[in-house]
Amino acid sequence: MTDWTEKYRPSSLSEIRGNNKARDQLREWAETWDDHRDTVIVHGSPGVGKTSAAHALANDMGWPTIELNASDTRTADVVEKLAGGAAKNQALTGSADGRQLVIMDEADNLHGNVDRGGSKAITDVVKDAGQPMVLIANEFYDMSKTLRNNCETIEFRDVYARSIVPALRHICKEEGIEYEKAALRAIADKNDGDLRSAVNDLQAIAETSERLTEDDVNVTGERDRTSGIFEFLDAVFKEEDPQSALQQSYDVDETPDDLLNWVEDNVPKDYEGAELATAYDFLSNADKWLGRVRATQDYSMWRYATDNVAAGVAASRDGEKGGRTRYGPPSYWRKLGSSKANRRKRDYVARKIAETEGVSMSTARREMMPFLAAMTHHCKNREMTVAMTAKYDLDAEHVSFVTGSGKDTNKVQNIVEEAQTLREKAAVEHSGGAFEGSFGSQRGDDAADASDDSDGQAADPAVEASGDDGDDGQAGLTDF
Ligand SMILES: Nc1ncnc2c1ncn2[C@@H]1O[C@H](COP(=O)(O)OP(=O)(O)OP(=O)(O)O)[C@@H](O)[C@H]1O
Repeated sequence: MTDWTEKYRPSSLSEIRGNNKARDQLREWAETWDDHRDTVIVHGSPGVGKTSAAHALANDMGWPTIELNASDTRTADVVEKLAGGAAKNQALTGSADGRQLVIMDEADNLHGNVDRGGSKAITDVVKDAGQPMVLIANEFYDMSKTLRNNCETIEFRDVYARSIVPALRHICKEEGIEYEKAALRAIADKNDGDLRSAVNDLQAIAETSERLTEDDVNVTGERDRTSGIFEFLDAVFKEEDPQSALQQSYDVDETPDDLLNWVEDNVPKDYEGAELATAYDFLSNADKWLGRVRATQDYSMWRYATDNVAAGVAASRDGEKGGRTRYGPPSYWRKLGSSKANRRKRDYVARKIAETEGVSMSTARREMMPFLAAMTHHCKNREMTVAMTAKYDLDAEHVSFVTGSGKDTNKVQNIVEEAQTLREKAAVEHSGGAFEGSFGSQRGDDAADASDDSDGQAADPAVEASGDDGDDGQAGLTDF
């Protein structure tokens, strides 16, 4: 089935929703490129249309595009050849003005080693570009300062719900789907600025329902459960005095531990400097109270934790706060991305997945890794963990990173060894050929069903091999 985010990807800048200012800046940048020859950094949260805008722009300008995805090797040579001085007189572009648009995604993810000189090359190239180049990034400040200073910068902001609704309405019309207005509004609200995930939600719900109703939207419990939390965060960080913030905490259906995590993860988005330090003092107090509750099982002390989290953090606020902040759930995974070393590990795993699955690194990171982390948490599902390790050829350090287990534990070492054996076995059964990384099902008897999967993978010998042998109870690798 077609992915609606692809089917309805804007083909012209005029179809980009929200972000009018950014859109106009981008057009202006392109139209005047010959005069300034600047590279542009387009940055913003996931799913707000950065990549689509770059392609739509190229389309409007009649420029062919060259994409340098993170899963490609962005070596110095490649970058220089495509966008550097040497590309200046390239007559092969096929466009009327000899231009081609070089689009590099994950530009906040250029690591010296991995991109083999790519980072420095890009910085050199932007100073003397031969072709227009768009660098796409989620985290602007993860990019080197030199690079930032040498580029034009355009920020894509989160797409407001009021711009998401018409986009959803358009898709419903094209797909002949009936809907309640409130349903579209609910999808837009739930997705908090991310148009891509709103479209994904719409498609998922439309698959199960003839006519979209608000109730259909609200059946997905997980996000609803947290719906009150966003208002609570606004109340604490921006709107209410300590007493009212505390009052509002009683309406949120979260344990004090979870409340603490939400506040802890999101407070730096609104607070800074001394107020942030004070807020963290309160959070640290709250944590102590929660520790006491755990030790004594005396839940009457929960309220002291909540006092600190809600009233304390609200009291730390210094000055007026406004605007719209994109709060996110505190996740185990998010924490793993919190330090540089962890980000390196996260990106290493994302790259392995991207290479194996043929998806972009950002898809691997955002849409696959959280699930892998959840499924293999603490290696509890051993088979799954072995399968993942083998499939993406991970070493102990990265297995322990994904699963949140200690890396020197025997468990992780054994898993890595077992995965290695599976890889070797698959390579042999694959007539000594390269290990493809595409595996059969661990469903035992159901394994034969793999040949029915109409995803083009069925004919893979590795699938058949693992489905057929069923020898020693050792499951075939799992294709997830
Ligand atoms: N502003 C927008 N206007 C129209 N469609 C959009 C917009 N933002 C997102 N979409 C939809 O979401 C899909 C994904 O958008 P896109 O890949 O451009 O986002 P992105 O900002 O580049 O995200 P990422 O940083 O994750 O790559 C598009 O194919 C389109 O269907």
